[in-house]
Parts: sequence; structure tokens; C-alpha cells
Amino acid sequence: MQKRFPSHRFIAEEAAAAGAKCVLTPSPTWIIDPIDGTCNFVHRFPTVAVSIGFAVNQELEFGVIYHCTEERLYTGRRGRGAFCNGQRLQVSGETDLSKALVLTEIGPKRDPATLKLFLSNMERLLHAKAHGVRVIGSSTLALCLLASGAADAYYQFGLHCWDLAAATVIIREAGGIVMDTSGGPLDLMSCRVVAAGTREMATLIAQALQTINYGRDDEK
Ligand SMILES: O=P(O)(O)OC[C@@]1(O)O[C@H](CO)[C@@H](O)[C@@H]1O
Ligand SMILES: [Mg+2]
Repeated sequence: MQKRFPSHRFIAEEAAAAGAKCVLTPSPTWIIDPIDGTCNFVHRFPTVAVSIGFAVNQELEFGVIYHCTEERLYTGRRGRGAFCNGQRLQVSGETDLSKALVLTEIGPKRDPATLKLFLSNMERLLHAKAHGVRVIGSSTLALCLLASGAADAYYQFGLHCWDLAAATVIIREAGGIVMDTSGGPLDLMSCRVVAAGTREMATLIAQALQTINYGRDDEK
């Protein structure tokens, strides 16, 4: 891709792990997670995906997520809708938490203070009578399930821009909301997100959460 688009920039999980900076500039930028769900992959647990997002002028233009083991290709293009294997995606219209299936991921930090906050956020949602809370080991696929209406909300602290970029376009084009955990606009580099089929549901979840600080992708 670099050969074909020499002026484009690339942000990718493995490049970042090797020390490359994750800065989103106005230049056309591919934002890539080659394998989301690596732990699942190692265990042959089948939620594994490739995620590719594309931004221009810091605006997300399209996203492609391939659920390898199920051969499902999720696509979304700004203003043109979201699809799974060609079938149009539509989020759920759920606004009642007691009828909502909520997805999250644990996040990479496992120190006692972070785990306490993570568990306490889950406890808050369960106390608020969320119908179910699930962790599937791939934030990109969890976000695709939200875009398909199979789940009603998603939240996480500790995910990265390559987990979010493609899925954000797909969810928005399926009619959903992707926002910051403060209730404000999404910041792709902030390592935190709330997404839902409806603004009411996203706001309910955001209000229930305590912040877990993971820093920013563009300051690492
Ligand atoms: O390393 P991988 O396989 O790309 O990430 C797996 C994963 O569950 O861990 C991240 C942090 O919790 C999630 O955002 C992501 O989906
Ligand atoms: Mg990932």
C-alpha cells in the first residue's frame, strides 16, 4: 500500500509497538489493526478480525473489518451506509438499559487499581440492571455486533485508534452513536469510547462510568 500510495501515512498496531508515533495529521491516513483479538487467535477462540480505517483531514472516510473465521466483511463509507457481506447494517433503537446487551473489553492494564475500576464499572451497569454484559476479546468485532443490532452498547477504556477507526464509520453509517466517555465528541486518540444504537443509551452508559486513565495514543 505504501508503494501504491506513497504520500499516504500509516498508523498500525505493530508499527506503534515498534516505536512509531501515532499522530493523526490532515494527510490521508490508513489506521490498521492487522489482528484484533490476538489472544483469541492464539487460543483458537473464533473472534478475530482485521481492521482498516481511512481518514482524510482528520475525518474518518471509510472502514473495513474482516471477521476472518466467519468470512464476514463489514464495510462502511461516510454518507454511503454500512454493510456486512453486502447486507445493510442497522443499529438497535434500544433506549432502556434493562433491555440492553452491553459489550466491553478488559483493557491491557491489570494492576489492582485499574482492575478495581474496571470491575466497578461493570458492577455499576449490572446494578443499573443492564440485561447482559459481555466481553468477547475483540473490540472491533464487538463494535461490528453493535452496528448489526446484535448488541445495544459498547464502552471501553484502553483501546487504541486502530481498534476504533474502521468501526466508528461502520457504526455511524448503521445509524449509531460513537462518543467520548465524558459524553462529548469522540476523540480517536483518547483511548476511550462509548458507542450505542441511540444517543440516550450512550449517554446512560457514559454517566454510569468512572474514568480509567490510559493516556493518549498520540502522546505515547
Ligand atoms: O492486541 P489485539 O489483539 O489487537 O487487541 C485485543 C483487544 O481485546 O485488546 C485491546 C485492549 O483491551 C482491545 O481493544 C482489543 O480489541
Ligand atoms: Mg486490537
